[in-house]
Amino acid sequence: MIPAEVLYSIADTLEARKSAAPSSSYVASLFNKGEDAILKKVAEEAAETLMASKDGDKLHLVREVADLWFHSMVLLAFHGLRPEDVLAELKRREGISGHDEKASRTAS
Ligand SMILES: N=c1c2ncn([C@@H]3O[C@H](COP(=O)(O)OP(=O)(O)OP(=O)(O)O)[C@@H](O)[C@H]3O)c2ncn1[C@@H]1O[C@H](COP(=O)(O)O)[C@@H](O)[C@H]1O
Repeated sequence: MIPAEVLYSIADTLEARKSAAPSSSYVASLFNKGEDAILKKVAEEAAETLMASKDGDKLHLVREVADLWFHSMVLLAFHGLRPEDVLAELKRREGISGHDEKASRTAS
């Protein structure tokens, strides 16, 4: 099993890239371009994920989802957030049926 620590290690690298020269690193260049450039990459990777799914090519899909996760992590880092924040939210939701959760929102 690949440990979740890989996400923490990438997040540490992303944090370090905030003070790196844009010419030295892809991530530093994205931080330097700012939020709109990061959001554009997230949207592009989401669209490419959709196309890979429709292709039915599993390796292609895995690679596009990796791109999507990676750029989502860059977005989280831009906002001072870490993968642990998302994992904590998923953990909080664990075992709560999506149907039940929606019903509790619409009951009031
Ligand atoms: N996981 C990744 C990762 N996944 C994807 N990418 C890059 O994301 C970019 C965008 O992907 P695209 O498919 O859109 O390719 P592209 O057309 O070349 O990109 P654009 O010109 O459109 O921006 C590519 O340059 C990929 O190499 C990544 N770049 C970096 N990482 C991680 O981030 C770390 C720091 O990277 P640097 O900041 O570059 O040192 C690395 O050690 C890795 O762990």
